[in-house]
Formats: sequence, structure tokens, C-alpha cells
Amino acid sequence: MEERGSPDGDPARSLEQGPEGPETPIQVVLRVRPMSAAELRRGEQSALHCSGTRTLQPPAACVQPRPAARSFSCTVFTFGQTGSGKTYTLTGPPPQGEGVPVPPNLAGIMQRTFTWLLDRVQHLGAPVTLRASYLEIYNEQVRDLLSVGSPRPLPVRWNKTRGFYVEQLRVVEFGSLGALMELLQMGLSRRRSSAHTLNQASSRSHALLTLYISRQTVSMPPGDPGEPPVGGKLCFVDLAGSEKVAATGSRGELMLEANSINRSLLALGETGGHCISLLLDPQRKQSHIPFRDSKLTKLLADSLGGRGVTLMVACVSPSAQCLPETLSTLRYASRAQRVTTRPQAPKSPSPTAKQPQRLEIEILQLQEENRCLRSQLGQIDPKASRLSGARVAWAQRNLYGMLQEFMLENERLRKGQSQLQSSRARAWDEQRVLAQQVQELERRLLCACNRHQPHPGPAPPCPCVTAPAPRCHALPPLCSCCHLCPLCRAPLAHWACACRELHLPQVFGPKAPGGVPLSAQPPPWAPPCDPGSAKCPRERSPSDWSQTRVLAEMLMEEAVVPSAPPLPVGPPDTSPVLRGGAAVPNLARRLEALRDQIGSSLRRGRSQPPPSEATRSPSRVLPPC
Ligand SMILES: Nc1ncnc2c1ncn2[C@@H]1O[C@H](COP(=O)(O)OP(=O)(O)OP(=O)(O)O)[C@@H](O)[C@H]1O
Repeated sequence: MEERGSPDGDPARSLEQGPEGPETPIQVVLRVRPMSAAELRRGEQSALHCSGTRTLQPPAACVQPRPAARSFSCTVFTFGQTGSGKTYTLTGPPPQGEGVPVPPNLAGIMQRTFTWLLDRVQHLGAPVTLRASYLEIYNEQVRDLLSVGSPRPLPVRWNKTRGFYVEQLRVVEFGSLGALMELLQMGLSRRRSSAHTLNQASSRSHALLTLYISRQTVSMPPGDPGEPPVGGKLCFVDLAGSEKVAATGSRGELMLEANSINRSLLALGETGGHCISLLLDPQRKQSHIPFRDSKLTKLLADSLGGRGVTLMVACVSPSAQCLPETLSTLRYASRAQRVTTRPQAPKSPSPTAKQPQRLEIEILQLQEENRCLRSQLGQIDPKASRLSGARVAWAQRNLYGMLQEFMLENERLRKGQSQLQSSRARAWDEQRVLAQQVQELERRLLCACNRHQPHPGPAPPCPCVTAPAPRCHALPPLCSCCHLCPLCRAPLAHWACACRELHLPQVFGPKAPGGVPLSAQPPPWAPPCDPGSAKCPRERSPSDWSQTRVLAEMLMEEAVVPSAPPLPVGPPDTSPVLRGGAAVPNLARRLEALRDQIGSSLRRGRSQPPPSEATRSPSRVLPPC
């Protein structure tokens, strides 16, 4: 699975790049191997004539490590048909025996490069870390040729820093030519190979041996052992040879391998060819390059993207039997010769390693940005610019003013709220004092009523006097008693009831007769008015008296003479006089007498002067009754 954000086309173009090198042409060399013993046995003719004895140009082998040491990505390809000498060109002849060294003049490009590189490293002032990885791509599977255990398929991934890379690929540090050669032999021995008609040891995979060259500085710690170090990279690519299955006689698994090899080479050829054609056209260099066709092209993206240093070694057989493949290889090599690349080092993740270069780039970018901004400022209408500045100043002033206003308003509101709270507290206090005064007035009135009642013996004390002053007559919850004190059951003057406005219509009807305000109407038990008196609001109706009679019967549990008004008495339990059966024959008369007494008492109460403004003050304490 590819890492998210991987590009569809040129991954190298999406990488964070470092400094560029000069434009460099792809180096292409041709190597024609000698006629093999098998070809000679078959009587094949040589179709190629070389001008010199050395077909591999000596400078080509030594020119690659130099840019690699300067942090560039360098790649050496060997390509050609199967059996043309690609592996031989890179690795030289196989060892003749244990401990038998290969003559230097027969050494392959790898050995020559290793020797040159290690020699240079020893003469460098700064320490250099050398590491190597070796992998093969077999049937589109990447296998680690240096793995500790048996090789297993590894995924190819991509990120912006490294581009395409093989996950969990073992990277081994080495410090000597001998150690590197051991790694090379280890990989070669594990590489898949088979025998066919054209090659007894034909490689069935593409092999990539990569050397990582990193120069350490004091401020740059060595990298993670599992991670390839940042720096120069030198990759040797030994491609599996293209082959005509008919010519090689491959069958079964060999034929499947051949097909896979040819497919990947076709992708590489097409990609390479396409890449080359793109690279040849400067105006198309930024076009899409299809690297995703195979793992081979992904892992060679550095070279195929035109940002590395590339050496291509075209290997051909001199046999006339191989002439069509030889011509194809030569055409491809000829075309590649015309390609130029501009090597570009990958951007180092180390902040200190490339600090001067990065700072220099940032300075250039900032200078460019500054120039653009100045240019844009110059194009802006000066009037608009002034207007914009004035608006900003206005907005700032306005915002500041709004903030100040808001704070002042908030302060005003807070003060007002505090005043309202204190006013409300005072009003509550006044209400409480007024309620107490009303209660006290009612209690006094009731006491006055009780004092004016005639009793056969000593008058029983009014419970309202002996009991602590209850909030009964004036407080709304207790007004449901309606004319009866809920504590002492004593009838109240109707004007002492806070709900009299609501309850009087239930007694007298919805409308007050005679147009007199209902609050001024006497209670049902009030004595009848003197017909001649001007103060009498109205005459008693029969219904008034009937209600009074019902009330009296309830109190006495006996029939009451219809003409008698109800008796204002105390609680039933405390009224032995009224509840006694012996007093029944005189009840009518007594009730009449009591009615007169109450009437006079109420008249006295009404004749009291209204309270002055001073006495209405809630803070004024009433005198005791
Ligand atoms: N320059 C050379 N001098 C002598 N022998 C060579 C030379 N090049 C190749 N040979 C011999 O030719 C044979 C094939 O070479 P090699 O295996 O390198 O070909 P190849 O292109 O890698 O083949 P394949 O693609 O099938 O792996 C080998 O036996 C090798 O020793």
C-alpha cells in the first residue's frame, strides 16, 4: 500500500529538493563481450567489430563516485539481452576459488568503484559513513538479499523526504573493501538464477545494490541504523536480461519469469523511452512521467526523473544470432546519449547540516517576496490606500470608543440594579410592617367587639388576645375564612377582610344594591339600619336574613327564628352559653340584643377618624389596645 500523498506521476518532483548541480548529460557506454564458448561451438558469427581492445571506457567506472560524494543520486545501469554480460560488467568474473583474488584488470564496475570510493574516504578530512543495501525484484516482489533470515517480500512505499523506498530493507554499514565484497557475494549467492540456452547462470531478477555515502559533522549525529543516511547515493542496477522465450527455450517457471522480466523491462523501456523523449524536450520536462508501472521504475525514479547522475552501460553480444536484440539495445543507448539531466541533491532533514544553504535560500525567497509586495503596493491607488488607512484608524477608534461606552453603560446598569435591589428590600420591609399593623388593627377591633358583648358571667377572654397575634385576618392565605377568623372563629367586620371585594358579591349578589360601593356594605349580620337614617345604605332583604339565619342555626345546632340575625360568637367549643340547650327559648331575643351591641360597636369603629399621613407610616408602632 502506498503512503498517502504519494504522487501519481513524478515522485522526484514532489520531493523536498536541495541545491541543484550543473546540467549533466547521461553517460552511455557500450560493452561488447567476447564470443562465448557456446556461441563458437554453435558456429555463430560475430557481427560487431570493435576499434579497440577495451570496450568499457575506463573513466566511466570512476566518474560516478565523485557526484555521489557530493550528495547526488548516481545510478549505473547495465542493460541488454540475456547473456550479454550485464552481471559480468558490474561484478566481474566470479571468484575462481576461495581466497583467489580477481585480477584487477578483470574487476567489474562495482569493485572498481568500491576501491576508488574507499580510497577517497580515507583521504577526506571529515569522517564518512558508508552503508549498503542489496535487493532484487523477482516476479514483481522486492526481496532483501542482505536480510538476516530468508528473504521475504518487502513493501515499496513513498514519502516526501525519501521518495520511493523499500520498507524494512536492511542497510549494512561497512568500512572496508573486503567487507563490502562479502556483502556483494552474499547477495549474489542469494539472487535467483537459472540456466537456459543463452546463459547457464542467467539472472532471473533485477538487482539493485545501493551505497549510501554520508559525511558526518560534529553537529550531525549518525542516523538511525535502520534508515538510509542522507547524503550521496550510488546505485548499481543489474537488470534481468530481456529474452525471446523461443530463443532461450524457457518453459514452465522459467517462461513465467521471462514474461515478468520482459514486462518490467517493457515498462522500463517505455518509461525510459518516454522519459528520454520528455527530457529531450525542454518544454515537456515538467510533464507527467509514468513511474508507477512497476516496482522497478519506482525504485529507479531518481535516475529516470532526470535529477540524478546516470551512467548507462549497454551490453551486447557480438554474435550475429543476437543482432536484432543488439540493434534494439544500440538504438536505446543512442537515444539516451542525447539526454541531459540536472542533478539535484535531496533536502537534508538535519537542520544544522545545511543551515547556511537553507538560510541563503530563505533570504532569497524573502527578498523576492519583499520585492513582490513592494511592487503590489506601488500598484495600489494612493487614495484608496489612504482611505483604507483612515478606515482602519476609524475602526480602531470606534472600537475603542464602543468598548469604553460599553463599560460605562455596564457600570450604570450595575448601579441601577443595586439601587433597585435596595428599594425592593425596603418595600418588603414596609409591606411586612403594614401587614403587622393591619393585623394589630383587626385584633383590636375583634377585642372591642368581644368587650361589647354581654355575657351572663365574666366575659371569656378573646382567644385573639391571649394567643400570639396571628397573621390571620389580613393575610391572603387566611382570607379564605371570609368573615370568620380561622383561629377564633369569630365573625369579622367585612371591611377587615382583604378579600371583601371578591366575596361580597357572593353574599349580596353581583351588584351592590343602591349603587353603594360593596366595600361599604355592612355584613349580613349587621343590625338593620334605622329606616330614617340617611347613613343607612339600604334595607335588609329577606335573603340577607335567611343567610344569617342559616349561620346561626349552624352555630347553635337548632332552628333559629327567621327574624333573628346571626350571633357573632367565639369558637363553638368556647361558647357554652350559646351551645347550652336551656338558653334556646331566649335565643331570638338575645341574638337581637347582641345584634344591636355589635351594630353600635361597629358604628363606633367606623366613627374613628381616619389615620393621618403620619400614622400610615409603616414605621409607626400602634399603641396597645
Ligand atoms: N566481458 C566478458 N568477458 C568474458 N566473459 C564474459 C564477459 N561478459 C560476459 N561474459 C560471460 O558471458 C556469460 C553471460 O554473462 P552474464 O551472466 O553477465 O550475462 P547477463 O547479461 O547478466 O545475463 P542474464 O541477463 O541472463 O543474467 C557469462 O558466462 C559470463 O562469464
